Amino acid sequence: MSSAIDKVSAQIDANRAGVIQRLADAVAIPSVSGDAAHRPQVIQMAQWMAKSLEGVGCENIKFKELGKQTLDGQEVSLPPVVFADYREGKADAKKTVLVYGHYDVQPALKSDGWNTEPFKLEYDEKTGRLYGRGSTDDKGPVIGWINMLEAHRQAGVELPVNLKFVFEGMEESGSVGLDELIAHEHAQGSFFKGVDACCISDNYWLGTKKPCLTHGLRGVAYFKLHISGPAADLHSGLFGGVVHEPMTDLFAIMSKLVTPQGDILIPGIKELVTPLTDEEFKRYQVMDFSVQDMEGATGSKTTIADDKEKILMARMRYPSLSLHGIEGAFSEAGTKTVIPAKIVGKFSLRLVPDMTPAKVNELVEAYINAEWKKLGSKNTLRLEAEHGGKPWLADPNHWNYEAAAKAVQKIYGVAPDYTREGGSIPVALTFAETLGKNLLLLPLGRADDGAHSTNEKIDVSNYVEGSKLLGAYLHEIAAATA
Ligand SMILES: C[C@H](N)C(=O)N[C@@H](Cc1c[nH]cn1)C(=O)O
Ligand SMILES: [Zn+2]
Ligand SMILES: [Zn+2]
Repeated sequence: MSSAIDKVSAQIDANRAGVIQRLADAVAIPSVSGDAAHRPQVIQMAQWMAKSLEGVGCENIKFKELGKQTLDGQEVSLPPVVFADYREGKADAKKTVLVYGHYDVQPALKSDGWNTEPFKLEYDEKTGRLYGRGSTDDKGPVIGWINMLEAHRQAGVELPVNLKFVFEGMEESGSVGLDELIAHEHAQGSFFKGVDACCISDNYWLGTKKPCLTHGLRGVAYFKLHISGPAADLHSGLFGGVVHEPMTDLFAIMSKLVTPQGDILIPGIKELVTPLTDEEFKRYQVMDFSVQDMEGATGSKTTIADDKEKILMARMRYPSLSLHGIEGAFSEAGTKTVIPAKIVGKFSLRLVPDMTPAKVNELVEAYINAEWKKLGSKNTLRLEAEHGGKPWLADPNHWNYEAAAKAVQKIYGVAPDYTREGGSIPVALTFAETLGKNLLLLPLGRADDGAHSTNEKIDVSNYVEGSKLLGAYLHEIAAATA
């Protein structure tokens, strides 16, 4: 006799074309939270989410409004956080799992180097891959929950736990207003009441073959460095060598932040990092991972370190500093001889225990001010600390992780790796601390999915098996805690 999860899995297989179409419909909405011009589409995506959740039997669906923000010099509405409940049968006797995900995406233009239109899901039959912005981060995994609920209903299988969904539309842009909303709802004691554990599917396997459970995330501190001088852009023939140039100043400062070997040059940062123990080092040694996996994920042979443990630690347990871009710089084809009058350099640090954005902001500001003085420039500098989030680390010795490990074994036939993610989901810590419940990251996508990059994809197998995995996880929770 087939088990409940076998029936649900068979139903997901039968729905294959439909679940791919559902992802295509979502990818077609360019819900780019970082661009004011796309804000109506982010809000459209919230409506799409609400309708989809309603269609699979969710109740109590609410748009939690967060007010307004100023973006690109315009006042725009923040996209709502979508709350929903799923309960059936003897709900009061069941465990309740809080599920978080995000329906916004990173920007994407075909001209960035995409092979296909980023907001049109393209299925490559030869490779079994689905290309499109948000396919893996985070529309695919978010829709995995919906696919799983749909299949339960169609297969006539009762969901053995209650679910509480929280889907936001600002994760890629600092989760503005979300922490306050969670604190407020928690204090009111209504929506989060009865939550037993939390789960987020918004990160990636370590490689391309083996699923993992993730119990840590790096935090983030994002900065914008504004440098301005001349009243307007200048002709370099007439004014080159005559004025202090903002771009030259910016390069001088940005080049003092990090070395090409990845060493952060800001004094005091390294001292904040929790020391490595032998026990922790052994965990990196046993992880199923190779230098070639990282080369596959980056599509290059450019790793700084040449051994597995150093690469894993660089990703999981040490901070990093990345330079992201320069706004206002001449970047088109051609040879324009301009001196830009004002420019904005963008960089961020990934934070690890025991770093906090507040402490990092202090160190970055002191260092940049000191370096600026050394330049002797007459231009004006302003450092803006943008969004930040603390790192998070959980105890994987908990029934939440045990259930997920059993589900991985059931769907994939292997025991998962236990990883820490290099990326950031600041709200993970907020949920864990505010609700005081165990939180699990259960990724669906692979290391080479190209999240945030050009040609972002999710493999159909990860998307379909992942939808099954989310269902199996919930059944294992019910079995383990019955
Ligand atoms: C891991 C998650 N899918 C993700 O991509 N998080 C983002 C969060 C962020 C921070 N600044 C802008 N977005 C990330 O780690 O970059
Ligand atoms: Zn992302
Ligand atoms: Zn994400």
